[in-house]
Amino acid sequence: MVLLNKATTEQYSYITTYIPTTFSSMIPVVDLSKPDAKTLIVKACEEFGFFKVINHGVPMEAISQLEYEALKFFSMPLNEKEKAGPPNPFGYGRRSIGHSGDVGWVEYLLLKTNQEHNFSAYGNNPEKFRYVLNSYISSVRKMTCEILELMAEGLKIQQKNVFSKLLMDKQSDSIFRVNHYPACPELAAKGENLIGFGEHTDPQIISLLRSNNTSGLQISLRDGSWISVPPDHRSFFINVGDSLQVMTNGRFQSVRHRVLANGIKARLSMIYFGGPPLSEKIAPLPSLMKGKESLYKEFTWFEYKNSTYGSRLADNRLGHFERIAAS
Ligand SMILES: C=C1C[C@]23C[C@@]1(O)CC[C@H]2[C@@]12CC[C@H](O)[C@@](C)(C(=O)O1)[C@H]2[C@@H]3C(=O)O
Ligand SMILES: O=C(O)CCC(=O)C(=O)O
Ligand SMILES: [Fe+2]
Repeated sequence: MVLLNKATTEQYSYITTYIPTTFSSMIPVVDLSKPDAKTLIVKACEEFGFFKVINHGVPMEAISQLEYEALKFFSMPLNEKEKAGPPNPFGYGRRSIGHSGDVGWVEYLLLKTNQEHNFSAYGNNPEKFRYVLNSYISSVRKMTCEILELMAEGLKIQQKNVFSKLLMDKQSDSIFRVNHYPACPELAAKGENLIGFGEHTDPQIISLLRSNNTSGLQISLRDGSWISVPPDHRSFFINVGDSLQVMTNGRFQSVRHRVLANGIKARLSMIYFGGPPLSEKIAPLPSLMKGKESLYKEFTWFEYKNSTYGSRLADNRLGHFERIAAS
């Protein structure tokens, strides 16, 4: 990515008072190999909508191979990378996020998990890229389904696969994203924070994020304050998405998060967004209603996505689907 000059930096969002990174020790950690995992998952989703997973079973080899291929892709000259773009809706993009004017200090690849992409533009060994990407996605999908099944058990839902079946469906609208945030030394020198990826919630059911050891990810707590997530390249971070918020009738809330660019080191993150089939009705599960009314109007994932994709990153997208309580 080209270096910043005043004209280019003006396009980005800043947090002008420099917020030093103090890592939070509050982030819940779930060891998937322990019997209390399901209870801890439910507690973390209720309190934070976010947790870290260790002993996840995704082979470190699959992780490092994908990281290697992704870094190779992002280190190519811009004109080569642009052959895989623009992201309409899938492919290579930079700076611009979505189609409503959001910008960030980021370049990325956006892919659909169950669709064949034309990989010929993805670096100089596209077959290798495709292979390591598919192996990684299969492994991560399996782990995500395990987490969703533990979640269903923890919520005492009889049908253990109530969430995971949506990701296993051949029509599942799941996507995959690799984000690259180049280091921005000018910022470190100026003492300012630059937005890599602006604050938002993820619209899907669940997101699984893995990054290199560069900091930047922050989550918002229920009181609106922001905490920095200590990076850990061996672990996964799980986000509750808007659709899971609806399916649990608000018992779990999607987590607002953002990424700040780093002054010294580039950040590379890869995120699997587990989504349902487009025709799936997103509504609270009857067993979680306990006689209460649904907080949301009925909608399909197709309808939610349609309304979501015209919005700005920071918008509260579920607001449009909330039921106004009768007085
Ligand atoms: C501004 C936008 C980018 C986004 C689509 C949207 O209109 C609002 C949601 C954004 C988001 C956040 C999570 C994922 O990164 C993403 C792929 C998604 O499903 O919703 C992005 C969308 C995007 O980058 O196109
Ligand atoms: O890159 C990251 O660490 C998070 C990005 C993110 O939140 C997203 O792509 O939705
Ligand atoms: Fe996100």
